[in-house]
Amino acid sequence: MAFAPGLLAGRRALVTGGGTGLGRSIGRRFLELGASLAICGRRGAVLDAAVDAFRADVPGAVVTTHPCDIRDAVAVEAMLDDVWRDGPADILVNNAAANFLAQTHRLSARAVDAVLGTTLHGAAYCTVGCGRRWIEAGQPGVVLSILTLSALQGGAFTAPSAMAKAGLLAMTQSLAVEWGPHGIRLVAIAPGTFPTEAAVARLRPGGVEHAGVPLRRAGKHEELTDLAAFLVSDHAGYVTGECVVADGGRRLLGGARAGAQEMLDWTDADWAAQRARTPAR
Ligand SMILES: CCCCCCCCCCC/C=C/C(=O)SCCNC(=O)CCNC(=O)[C@H](O)C(C)(C)COP(=O)(O)OP(=O)(O)OC[C@H]1O[C@@H](n2cnc3c(N)ncnc32)[C@H](O)[C@@H]1OP(=O)(O)O
Ligand SMILES: NC(=O)C1=CN([C@@H]2O[C@H](COP(=O)(O)OP(=O)(O)OC[C@H]3O[C@@H](n4cnc5c(N)ncnc54)[C@H](OP(=O)(O)O)[C@@H]3O)[C@@H](O)[C@H]2O)C=CC1
Repeated sequence: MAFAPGLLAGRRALVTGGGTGLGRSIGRRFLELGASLAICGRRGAVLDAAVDAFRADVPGAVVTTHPCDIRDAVAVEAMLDDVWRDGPADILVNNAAANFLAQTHRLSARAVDAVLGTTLHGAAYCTVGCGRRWIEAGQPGVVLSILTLSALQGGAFTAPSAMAKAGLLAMTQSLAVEWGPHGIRLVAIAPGTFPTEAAVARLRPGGVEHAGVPLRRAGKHEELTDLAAFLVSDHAGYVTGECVVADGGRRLLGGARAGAQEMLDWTDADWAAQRARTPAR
């Protein structure tokens, strides 16, 4: 059944990493459903291009852009002040993340920090900053964090990402309790395979296969964005502290990192080739 067109009318959402991939799809869906939008990411030009596309797809779309590296706590506070200048956001989507395939014992400290700093610390800064503003203003809010299956069952060769996403799950469960009396909900989605440029290049160098997916296909972006819209909407008003898995049944069939088995046998040359394939930002 289609959502009512005004499902999110009067709501304002901040989507981190909203200029590309799933964040961009979530932002577009929220706009279609009547929300206004703020998007952040490190690259201003990418955010601007997303806004042009949003306005072409959704006439009258109200979108603001906020270039920001969420690894920097001071920059996040400045970004949130900037967002709030146009009126408070009442939905935060923790979508921005960093990830790449690598043998964990070879990671440098900076490599570990690059992933944890974005995926865990950055999302924590955004969540605490929004929560503080909501509590001080006595207004409700919703935080939706985009996790991965590896938050639930580990992720070989993407260990820092799995650690960070597991931390976000703990944040979701902890703050659902702590902030519940303030009318603030925290929810999460653990997506399986939803093709995006970044995910394919970084995590599925051999191409996307669906042998490990009972539904035998990748997820469609609209299947994720509709779930996101439902979870942040008032229809899910009694749901908090929960993580919904959207993976075509993959988690129940095998490990969180289908493909890891093959990587156990990769040579140093295979790993060097994978490193070279990872696109620079
Ligand atoms: C349909 C297909 C897909 C299915 C997927 C299946 C599901 C699997 C689970 C999915 C879970 C999560 C998915 C995602 O998160 S996808 C989103 C990925 N998007 C991004 O990662 C975008 C942001 N990433 C980046 O900006 C960069 O990759 C980076 C994280 C590295 C940060 O860039 P920055 O410019 O800040 O950092 P540097 O380039 O200076 O690097 C910092 C240190 O990290 C080391 N490094 C970088 N790349 C690698 C690598 N590939 N392997 C090992 N080490 C790496 C780099 O050398 C620096 O360390 P040193 O200074 O010590 O050298
Ligand atoms: N696609 C998939 O199959 C799956 C995706 N996911 C999750 O979905 C989310 C989106 O992934 P996807 O769309 O595939 O990947 P993308 O790489 O397209 O999205 C990541 C976004 O985060 C932004 N970002 C990265 N680092 C920072 C930073 N330090 N500060 C601010 N913004 C940053 C990037 O913009 P910029 O580089 O300009 O900063 C980019 O827009 C992630 O949380 C990912 O873990 C989970 C499971 C599967």
